[in-house]
Amino acid sequence: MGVNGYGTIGKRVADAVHAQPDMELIGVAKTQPNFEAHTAGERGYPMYAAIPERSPLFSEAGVELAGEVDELVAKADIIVDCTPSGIGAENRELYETHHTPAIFQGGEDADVADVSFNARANFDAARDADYVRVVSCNTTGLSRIIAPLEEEYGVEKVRATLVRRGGDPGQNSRGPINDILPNPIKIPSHHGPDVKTIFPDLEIDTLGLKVPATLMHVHALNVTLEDDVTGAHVRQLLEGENRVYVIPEGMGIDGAGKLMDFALDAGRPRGDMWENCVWGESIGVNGRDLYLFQAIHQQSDVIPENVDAIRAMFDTEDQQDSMALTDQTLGIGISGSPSGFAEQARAEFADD
Ligand SMILES: NC(=O)C1=CN([C@@H]2O[C@H](COP(=O)(O)OP(=O)(O)OC[C@H]3O[C@@H](n4cnc5c(N)ncnc54)[C@H](OP(=O)(O)O)[C@@H]3O)[C@@H](O)[C@H]2O)C=CC1
Ligand SMILES: O=C(OP(=O)(O)O)[C@H](O)COP(=O)(O)O
Repeated sequence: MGVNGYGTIGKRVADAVHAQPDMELIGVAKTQPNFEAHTAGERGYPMYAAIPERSPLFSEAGVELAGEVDELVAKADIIVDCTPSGIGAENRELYETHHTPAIFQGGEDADVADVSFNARANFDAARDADYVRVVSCNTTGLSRIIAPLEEEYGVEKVRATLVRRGGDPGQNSRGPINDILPNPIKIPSHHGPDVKTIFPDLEIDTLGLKVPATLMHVHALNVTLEDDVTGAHVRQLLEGENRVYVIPEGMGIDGAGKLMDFALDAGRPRGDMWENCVWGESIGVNGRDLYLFQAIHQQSDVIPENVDAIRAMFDTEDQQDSMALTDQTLGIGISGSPSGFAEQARAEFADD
C-alpha cells in the first residue's frame, strides 16, 4: 500500500497502515523535502517524488528517494491519496493507468470515486470497489452519531451547526485570526449533502461558521428521532460506540483545548483524538428531539476510516472485525472512566 500526499492526513494514514498486521506500507510520495520528508525517512518509509522534476531537491536536502510516484503507484496494490483538495481528482488518471485502486479524501467531490465511505455507516458499500472516497472529518463525525441513532430509533431530521476550526496548527496562512465568519455563508452548508452521500434518504440541514482556532471542530446537533427517547438511553447507546467518547461529568473538560491536552497527557501519537467527543452533560432530550455538543479532531478522526476502507475494498474482513482490529492496533476507544484512558496510555508506554 502507498500513500500519495504525505501531509496532515497522509502521515497519519501511513503510521496507521504501518501498524496493521495485515497491511504493508511500501512508500509515500511528497512534492518537497521538508521536515515531514525527513521524519518519514526516520520512520523507514521509502520516499517517492510526487513531481519528477523536483527529484534532485530531495538528494540535495539529504533525503534518499526510492523513485518517482509512478513507480509507487505501479508497485502498490492500493494507493491512499492524501493530496490537497482537487489534486486527488487530477491523480485519478494516474491510478487508472496502472490499474491501481485508490482511496481519496473528503476534500474531493463525491464523484471522484464510486463510493463515499464511513466504516460505521456503510462499510459494505466499498466491498470490491476500485475507487472510494473517505468523507471529510465533519461528515465522518456526523455519520458516526447518525448511524447508531438511525438503527436504534429512526431519524426524522438532523440539524447541525458546525463551528469549524480556521485551519490546522501548521497552516499559518489561514484564518480568521480575529473574527467569526459564517462559512460557508450560503445556507445550508455543503456538509448536509455530503452526509447524504452516506445516508441518501436522510433529511439534514447544516450551517457552518469559522472561528480563530486550530484545535477541533465543534458541532451543535439537534436530531429529531422517530421515537420518544430518554437522554439516559441515548447516552448508553453512544457509550457503546467505540469511536465515540462520551466525556464524563467531573472530568473538567469544558472545551476543545482541554480535550487536546487530555490526548497529549495520555501519550497519544501527535495528541490525536480519533473518537468523536460528545459532552455527556450536553445530551438533552425534549420528546423526540435530541440535542448534544460534540468535538471532532479534524486531523485524526478520518484515519481509522481509511484503514477500514482498505479492508472493505479487498473484502478481507467484515465490518465488525475490521473496525475492532483497527481500533485495537491504534489504541482507539476510551472507556467511560478516566482510568480506562490512563490504563490505555500506560499500556502504550509499557510497549515502548
Ligand atoms: N486537514 C484536515 O483537517 C482534513 C483534511 N481532509 C482532506 O484530506 C486531504 C488532504 O488534506 P491535508 O492532509 O490536510 O493536506 P496537507 O496540505 O496537510 O497535505 C497534503 C500533502 O500533499 C502533498 N502534495 C501537494 N501536491 C501534491 C501532488 N501534486 N502530488 C502529491 N502530493 C502532493 C503535500 O506535499 P508537500 O508538502 O510535499 O508539498 C502535502 O504533504 C484533502 O482532501 C482534505 O480536504 C480530510 C479530513 C480532515
Ligand atoms: O473541515 C473540513 O472539511 P469540511 O468542513 O468541508 O467538512 C476538513 O477539516 C478540511 O477542511 P479544509 O478544507 O478547511 O482544510
